[in-house]
Amino acid sequence: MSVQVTLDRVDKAFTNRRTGERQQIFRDFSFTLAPHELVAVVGSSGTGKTTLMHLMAGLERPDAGRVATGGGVQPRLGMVFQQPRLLDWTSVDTNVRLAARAAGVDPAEVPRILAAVGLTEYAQAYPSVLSGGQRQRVAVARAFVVQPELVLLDEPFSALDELTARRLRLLLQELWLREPRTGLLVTHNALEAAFLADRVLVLGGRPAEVVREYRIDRPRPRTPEDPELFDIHRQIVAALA
Ligand SMILES: Nc1ncnc2c1ncn2[C@@H]1O[C@H](COP(=O)(O)OP(=O)(O)OP(=O)(O)O)[C@@H](O)[C@H]1O
Repeated sequence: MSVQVTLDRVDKAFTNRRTGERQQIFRDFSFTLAPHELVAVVGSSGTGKTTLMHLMAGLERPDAGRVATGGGVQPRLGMVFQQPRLLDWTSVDTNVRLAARAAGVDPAEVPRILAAVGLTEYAQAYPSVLSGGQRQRVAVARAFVVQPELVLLDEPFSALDELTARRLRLLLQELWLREPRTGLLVTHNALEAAFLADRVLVLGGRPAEVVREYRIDRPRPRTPEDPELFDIHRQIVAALA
């Protein structure tokens, strides 16, 4: 249950709302996300990382070229954003249950995923009583309960303190080890990229191109203290500079 996503010679431009100028974000851009591969995309602000994610999700259409998913049908998506975007008027359980229902997933999956993210005892709690890290765990549960074929993570831990972010990275690794999926992670954190991904792309320039690419062959489970990962992270930071 995983999918391949290919961007084939994609062009994408936006009109700058303030200046009216046309900004060519991608020109003739090709990239393949292989089944079960987790690719992290880093790069300076405004390069086009989120646009790349939106193209993959089908939320933006290319001006030219093609975005193809294996099988030709829209894959089942799980998305996690910087902010958890929960429904504050209802419980953790219902937040996750509604996502499951919308995707036609058996509600019996809900307790299972809440256990996997460590929130069983908070199932009946409302988001307002949860910590930032717990709220983001709900967001992760909501994304994974649908059994996503494609997981899109847009700076998922960047609003959290470092210790909480670290715990959530370990949780994400656990979920991936249980069931590897195809995923794209947009992040500004080079160590997070090296720790979680199979491949890290450094995106730069306008139109954007892949200025460096790192294949991360470290076996899983990984630890953030792994000196080799730290070394790769330093190389990524240098490529970003
Ligand atoms: N819907 C849109 N309409 C107009 N311009 C847009 C739109 N979406 C993105 N842009 C512009 O395209 C460029 C790339 O945006 P994008 O959000 O993909 O960059 P990013 O690399 O994710 O940046 P950041 O790291 O700051 O989130 C930016 O200049 C942005 O203002």
